[in-house]
Amino acid sequence: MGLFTTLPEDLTEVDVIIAGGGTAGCIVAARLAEADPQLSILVIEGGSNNDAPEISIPILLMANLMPGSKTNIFYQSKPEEQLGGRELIVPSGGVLGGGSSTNMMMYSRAQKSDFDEWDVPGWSAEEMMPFLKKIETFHGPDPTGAHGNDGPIQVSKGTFTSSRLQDQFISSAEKLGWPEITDLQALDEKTNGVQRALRYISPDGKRQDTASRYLHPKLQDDEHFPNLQVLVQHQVVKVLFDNNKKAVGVEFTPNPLFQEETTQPPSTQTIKARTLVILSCGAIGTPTLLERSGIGNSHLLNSLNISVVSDLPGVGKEYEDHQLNVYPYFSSLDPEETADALYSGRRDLAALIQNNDKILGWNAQEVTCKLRPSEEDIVSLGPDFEEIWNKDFEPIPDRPLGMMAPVAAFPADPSTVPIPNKQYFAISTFSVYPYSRGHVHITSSSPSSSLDFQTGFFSDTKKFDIKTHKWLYKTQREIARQMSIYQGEVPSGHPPFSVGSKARLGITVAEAEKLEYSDEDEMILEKWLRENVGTTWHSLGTCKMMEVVDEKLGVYGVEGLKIVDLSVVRGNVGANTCGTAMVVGEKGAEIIRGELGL
Ligand SMILES: Cc1cc2nc3c(=O)[nH]c(=O)nc-3n(C[C@H](O)[C@H](O)[C@H](O)COP(=O)(O)OP(=O)(O)OC[C@H]3O[C@@H](n4cnc5c(N)ncnc54)[C@H](O)[C@@H]3O)c2cc1C
Repeated sequence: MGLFTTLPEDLTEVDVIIAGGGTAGCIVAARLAEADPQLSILVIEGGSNNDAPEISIPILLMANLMPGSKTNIFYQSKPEEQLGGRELIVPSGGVLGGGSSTNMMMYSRAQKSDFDEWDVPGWSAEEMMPFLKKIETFHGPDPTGAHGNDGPIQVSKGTFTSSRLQDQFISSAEKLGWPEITDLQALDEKTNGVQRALRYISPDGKRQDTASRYLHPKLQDDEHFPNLQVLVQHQVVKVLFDNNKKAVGVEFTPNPLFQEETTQPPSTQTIKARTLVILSCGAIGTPTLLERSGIGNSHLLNSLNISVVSDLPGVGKEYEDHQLNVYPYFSSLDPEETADALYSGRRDLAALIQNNDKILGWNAQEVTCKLRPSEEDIVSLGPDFEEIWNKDFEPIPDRPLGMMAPVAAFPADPSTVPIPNKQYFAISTFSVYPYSRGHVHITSSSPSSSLDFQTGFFSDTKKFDIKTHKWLYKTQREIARQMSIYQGEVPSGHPPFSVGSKARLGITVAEAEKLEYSDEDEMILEKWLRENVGTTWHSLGTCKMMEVVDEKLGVYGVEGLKIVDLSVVRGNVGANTCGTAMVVGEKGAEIIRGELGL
């Protein structure tokens, strides 16, 4: 198998180098190898192979986020004043398969209007649909024929459902005005409802990451794909150019995370690319690699003594992420209906594995929601909100304001549960078209230097994002209160409303049909949101099409350099983002295949 932790000495030149073997990178590598098995391809991935149990066994997903995990990269922001001075940690896939190997496996697709609004030739929803289908073998309900039947990624319910949580959330949402929709992912303009969760999990319970599903089958087939090779545990430092600004190779170095501690400076190596260098390091890894290579804002590069190859001020400029808050509740669910017993050690993992227990093929998230507010709610959010809503949302009926998912577990470190031996549920909420922007830039030419990174969460001047989250908080709480498994809010995960408040914690529906929030409650809620908002791990848009790359994903101002990952998308998507990263991979591979005449 062509997977190495040290580059073979005789490998000094290949046709195509792919920097970053993440979600999109693995797809590009596999599709190009398929198009021409003679093409020599080297993927250089900063992380390890994706062979850890916390990757293949879906229910172990939280292990990838635990301190000390080596399967994610934990990018750290600078202190953010608007978030109470916090430095946010933004985990991002750091292993072969990238985010698809470490994520929560929630399946959702971008909305039709998302692709159309990008307004990039070749990337409309109609043109992207064949690629969306090509990704998947779909085991869910498909009333409109919008899904694929023979793609590498199996999409299914997995092997377990917490049915009471799912059913109660759905009927509660329905009572409040959001109906169950069979398929919210059909790009047929349906939105404003809830859908039983589908997952990037096969019917027999295996995570469907792009390394396992696209790349490994070819890597293991030396006979047919002898020229596809992967170097893991090495970071690409920079792209190398010739005098004509053509990308001709890369410089790379062992990832210190996987090296014995040493006082020696890390060694660097180079490898040449005859035809093309493709960057696929994700929305934080790619712009920073470009800047180290001399592509970015010339003022920044000059200040860091990096020779400018192409002056592109858009690099790293418009960082975007969905903004997340997760709210925990006490529940009357049984130990078999949540992941709490497993996470707290009350259920024996080894025994579950030995018995191939159905809980293993589950991600503990039960419903996908794409929600819009009612007319009354829009007015209640104030004139600034209403103005933006009327301009950017009202004319686009398939554009949700936020997404939600009920989670069958306490959503934090299990050692911090308020009552041991209890079962919890939580509702995760995130905004999908935020107006806040951050940035990500390098502070030196070394890949190990800290980044100048700001998420920018809740920094938009009209406070649209914080108002969206206020609405999400109130909405999810009303949904939770209507569920008969609800036994009150877990105080540590909710704003500290005062005991005399009409919005205080623990008020049942029998006591108040709808909660009322005073001005003081609104202030407490806003402060709490700023102090608690975090990443949804959906970074994107830092090397946008038509600003940094053209519609064929070629970097402006140089030759032989493409970007294929979520950094290229022009606007946000009403979805969890893995499906969009995959479709960028499929589309990018097709563009490159065409250009190379394969
Ligand atoms: C914890 C988590 C939970 C998520 N949950 C969901 C979910 O439930 N559903 C969903 O749809 N989406 C989810 N997402 C989002 C989704 O997985 C990502 O948006 C998507 O994987 C991004 O794909 P990408 O190809 O742009 O980048 P990535 O998949 O991040 O790939 C980038 C790759 O480049 C490598 N790399 C970085 N720098 C270098 C370098 N200098 N040299 C070499 N290699 C480098 C990284 O190790 C990584 O493998 C989640 C993400 C995370 C992290």
